[in-house]
Parts: sequence; C-alpha cells; structure tokens
Amino acid sequence: MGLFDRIKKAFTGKDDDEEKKSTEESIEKQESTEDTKEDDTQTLENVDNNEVEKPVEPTEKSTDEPGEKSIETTDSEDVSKKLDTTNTDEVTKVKEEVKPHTSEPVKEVESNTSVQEEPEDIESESDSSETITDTTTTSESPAESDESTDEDEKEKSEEKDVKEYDEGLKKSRNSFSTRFNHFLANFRSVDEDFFDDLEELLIESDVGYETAMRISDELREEVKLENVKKRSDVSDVIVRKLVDMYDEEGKEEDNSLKFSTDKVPTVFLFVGVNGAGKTTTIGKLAHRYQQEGKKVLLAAGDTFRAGAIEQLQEWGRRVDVPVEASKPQTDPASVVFDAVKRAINENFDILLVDTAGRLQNKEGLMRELEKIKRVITRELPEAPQEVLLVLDGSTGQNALSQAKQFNETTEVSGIVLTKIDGSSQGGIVLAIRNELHIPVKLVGLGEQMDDLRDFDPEKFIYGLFKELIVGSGK
Ligand SMILES: Nc1nc2c(ncn2[C@@H]2O[C@H](COP(=O)(O)OP(=O)(O)OP(=O)(O)O)[C@@H](O)[C@H]2O)c(=O)[nH]1
Repeated sequence: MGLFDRIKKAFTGKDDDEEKKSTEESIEKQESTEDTKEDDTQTLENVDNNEVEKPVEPTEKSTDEPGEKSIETTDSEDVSKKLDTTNTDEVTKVKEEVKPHTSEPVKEVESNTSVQEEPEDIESESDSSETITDTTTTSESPAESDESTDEDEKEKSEEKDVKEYDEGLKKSRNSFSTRFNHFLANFRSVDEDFFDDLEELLIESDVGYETAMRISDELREEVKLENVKKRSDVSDVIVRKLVDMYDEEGKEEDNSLKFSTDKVPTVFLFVGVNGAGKTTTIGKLAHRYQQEGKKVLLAAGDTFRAGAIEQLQEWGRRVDVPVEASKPQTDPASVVFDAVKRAINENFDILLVDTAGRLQNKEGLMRELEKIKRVITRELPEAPQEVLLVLDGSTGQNALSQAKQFNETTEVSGIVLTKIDGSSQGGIVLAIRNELHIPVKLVGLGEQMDDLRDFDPEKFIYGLFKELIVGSGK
C-alpha cells in the first residue's frame, strides 16, 4: 500500500477502493432500509390493531433504528477495527501518528454509537464489581504500571509531535491548497494548457523542477490510462502521485542520526550558510541530549563571524553545557582539535561542532571544512558520525541550490531543515528527497529549545497534504 493510501486509511479507516465500495454499500443499504420500512409498516398494519393505535412513532422508531444501526455499526466498526486490527504495522504506525486528527471522525462514531454501547456499559459495570473484589490479584505490579506510564508518555509525545508538525506545516499546507484549488478551479480538460499549469503549480510549490517535470510526464500516461476526466479524479491522481513518488524515492533512506558505537564521543559537524540556524539547532540538540543525561560539549568553530562565538556561548549557558571556544579569527581547526581532545579526555558523550558558513568562497570553505574533518577523524577514526547541513526551509528553491553546492564541497550525511514553522515552502522536502537523496534528519519548528524534531517523513507529508489526501476521492 502506498503512503497516500496508508494515510488515508489511517485517517478515515478506508483507502480509496474501500471508500468507494462502502459508499456503494451504504447506498444499497439505505435503499434496502427504505424497502424494509415500507414492508414493516405494511406488516404491522396487518398484524395487530392494538399496536397500530399508537403505531406511527414506535413503528417508525423501531424500523429506523435497525436500519440506522446497521449502517452506523458498519461505519464505526470500519473506523475502529481497521485502525486497531486489520491494518499492517505500517498503517498502525501512521495511525499512531495521525491519532489526534482522528478525533473528529471518532467523535462522530462515538456519538452515533452511544445507543448501541449501552449494553456494553452495563456489562462493564458488572465487570467492575468483579474487578473491585479482585483488586488484590489484578492490581498492576509496579513494573506494569511503569510500563503503562512509559507508554502513556510515548503516546503523549507522539501526539505532541503530530500536533507540532500539523501546526508547523499549516502555512505550507494552506498555501499549497490555495494554489491547488485555484488550479483545479481553472480545470476544463486534460490538454497541454493543463500540463503547463500543473508544472507551474508544482514549481511554485517548491517541489523542485525535476520533480515537477517527472510528475507531469507520468501523469500524461496515467491520465490517458485511467481516463481521468472529472476535477476530483484529477486532484486525486496528482496528490497521490506526489505522495507516492516521495514514498518510493525514500525506500532506501535512513532518517535517523548515527552515534558512536564505542565508548568514545560522538561528533556532529554542522555546516550551512549564515543565518540558516546552525547555532540554534546546536543549542536545541544540546538541550535534548543534556535532558537525556548525556554529557555534551559544544565547539565554537565559527571564528569568522563576529558574534558567532558569543552566540554559541549564550546557548551553552542557557542549556547548561560547556563550550570550547577561542578568540575570533583563530584557526577553526585548532578550536575543534582542542574540543575533540577535551571530549575524549573528559569522557563527553557528544560533541557538537559549529562552523562558519561562507559560500561566496567555495574553495576556502571546502578547505576549511576538510581540515576540520581531518582533525576530528585523526583523533576519532569513526567521527564525525554526522555532517549535518542546516538549511533554512523558508528559502525554498534557494535551500535546494545551497544543498547542491554544499554537497559538492563536503560529504553531507543529513539535512536539518529549519524555520518550517514560519514557512510556506514545506514542499521543499519533496525536492530534497527526489533530487538530492540526502536524508532530512531533523526539522526546526520554532525558535525555542524544544522546537526541534526528528524528521518523520510520514508526519511531514500528512501535515503538508492532509486535507487533500483525506478529502480526495470523495
Ligand atoms: N522560526 C524559527 N526560527 C529559527 C529556527 N531555527 C533558527 N531560527 C532563527 O534563525 C535565526 C538565525 O539562526 P542562527 O542559529 O543564528 O543561524 P546560524 O546558521 O548559526 O547563523 P550564523 O551564526 O550567522 O552562521 C535566529 O534568529 C534563530 O532564532 C526555526 O526552526 N524556526
């Protein structure tokens, strides 16, 4: 099942095919309910005249309820059962991720099924009396309660994550939806103008030129094959293509951060242009690892920009982590050398290295970064475990070309995408994956120390396209 269907199924309980089938079934059921109503009324009229005295209300009620119930039961079972049992692990994962957003459909189900649930309530009441007598034997052991607390915590943090992705991507989502709806409103038929407009829409949405062209080309074929004519079909096919292409391109991608496997410090080297968010990301990450009980050291490797050292030192103070620094204009490699030595000698778990971000002089930057890397690897052969390129996500295509340039100068192992919260250019993740194949590992969703998340492609895509996925095919 592609990502599009996985998200759709997790949210609505059905993928497109099931949705169509269930709509047809509902229509059939409604029709048969109508028939039953007519039959029942006739039967009652014929059978018992006493009952027919007060016939209309109860009769209608009793004939309505089974009819309604059977439809509602199907729906509620669809939602809860599909979410809970029939789904694959992948869907269960997405389910966890989209949980807070299922509140609306679930609420509907709850209110619809309140009448049906009464008998279960009674059962559970009688259960509870048994439970009370049994409390000594069934009460949770401390280990069990620890486990459930852990799970509660995990669930809470999952929900928080989803909410933050959702909030952070609001601007991107709205901006894409607006453009997309405008494009659809102008839709008349699938002709050359349609493909021109589609390419323009996708390029403007920062999914990248190559991705836009690929989608357009693939759609030409698909549209022919599927004989897509209606506006809703067009919308469905485009969003599905965007999401599933992204999913497919990421099959080999590992978005997790790598750590030292020995008892030696892990080193992350941060690169990126001025203002992209390197120092802020280092501060946030230092806070994260510090909170996890790890011993963290920072290295002020940007000795070039006035104020960069103080800025890192300020973060160090804020999150209570030491900073290895020297005077401005010192050779950054020597600062990093001192930091690595200190990290080894004082048993630090993690060393986060800031660097200068001058792109105007590509050669100089390359030499400097290579030198820093050499210094690190000489002392710690497995390090740096990550070379993280920090990109300002709000710069759209500019971020993509920066990534291309940096990747030429130094081997980047992962991307940190910052400022997604204030940006309408979230579509850039599609371009990064489809065109660069460098895994995004972290996303910045705000300026505060907690506003950094491990990158989760499915949550991101869900946050970016949710209405278009969930609402599509309807
Ligand atoms: N809204 C938002 N702002 C961010 C995020 N990350 C960084 N910023 C802001 O971006 C600005 C630049 O961040 P820095 O961390 O100084 O960037 P830098 O790459 O270290 O810049 P130099 O030190 O000049 O090389 C600061 O005002 C940060 O607060 C983010 O995820 N969201």
